[in-house]
Amino acid sequence: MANRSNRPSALNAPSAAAPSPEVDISGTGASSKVTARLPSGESVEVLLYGATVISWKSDGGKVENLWVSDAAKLDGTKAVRGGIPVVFPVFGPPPKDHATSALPQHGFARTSRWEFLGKSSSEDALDASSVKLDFGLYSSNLSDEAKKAWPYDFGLVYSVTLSKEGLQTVVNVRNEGTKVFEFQLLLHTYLRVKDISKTTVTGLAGVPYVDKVLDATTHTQSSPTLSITGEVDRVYASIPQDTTTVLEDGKPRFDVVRDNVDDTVVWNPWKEKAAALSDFEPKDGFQQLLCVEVGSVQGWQKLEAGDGFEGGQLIKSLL
Ligand SMILES: O=P(O)(O)OC[C@H]1O[C@H](O)[C@H](O)[C@@H](O)[C@@H]1O
Repeated sequence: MANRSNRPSALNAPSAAAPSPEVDISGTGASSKVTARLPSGESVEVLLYGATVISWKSDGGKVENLWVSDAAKLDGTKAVRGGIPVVFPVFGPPPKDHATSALPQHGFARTSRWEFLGKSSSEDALDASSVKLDFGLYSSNLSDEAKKAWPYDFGLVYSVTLSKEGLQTVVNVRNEGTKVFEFQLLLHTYLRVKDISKTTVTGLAGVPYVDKVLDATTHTQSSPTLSITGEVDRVYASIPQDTTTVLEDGKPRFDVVRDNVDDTVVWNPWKEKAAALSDFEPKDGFQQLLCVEVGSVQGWQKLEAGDGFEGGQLIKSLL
């Protein structure tokens, strides 16, 4: 006779479990990475070195949206050429006579090992469509060299949220010391495009920019559309509209939506610069990438002791 008491009652029976996002940690040392995958197939990979997003696949996992060089170092020996390196606390070569002046180009965040702080995703069926990964970098984790070059107590929490809608990457900066500090912040996103000659950018009309290729002075973009026909390295500042759109063949491909940061750099190294970068492969890879880098790089963000700042982006793949 069947023992009825061993049977799960209707009340305790597991309901058809909603599939939830999977999160794995793989690799060792500087090559450790965190991978998250939604039940619908979208995925993101984040290297702990630099908390660098090195892959973001949308559309059920079928479309890779980020460009990463075939020669990129993924072993912690050099900032990753591609993906989304985090630039902090200085953008570009540091100015002389500033607290960041002893730091390397783009600061130390992209070359430091971050901690994985964990994931949050609701087990709720309604929310199985997103997963948030948090990464931390604190002054106590820095190399002695970086600590000496920038002797402030800070905490960075970088949140990478993957959803069907897109990829959100937001940095929270806290001044955990007693001294005021100034910083710049930028998310150096290498977007993968099909063909740079058919790629255009909108959302920057009427915005002043520093043209680092031409003459390092300020110009204003008069045309509504920017076409990329050669090396481009422009720092657009104080952009009134939140969204910059990348189009392929005139059709929107990515929306890059700024969140509490006002500036955007548009960069493509083109043939000669790509040839000169040892970690840039294939050499004609510049035809498949466009960097659209949101941040706060015009002037400095100032943080009083105990204060915080948060800024970042949402990138939507529009295929
Ligand atoms: O070679 P990296 O240090 O990674 O910098 C790559 C590029 O970053 C930004 O886009 C700057 O505006 C460029 O001037 C610089 O060349």
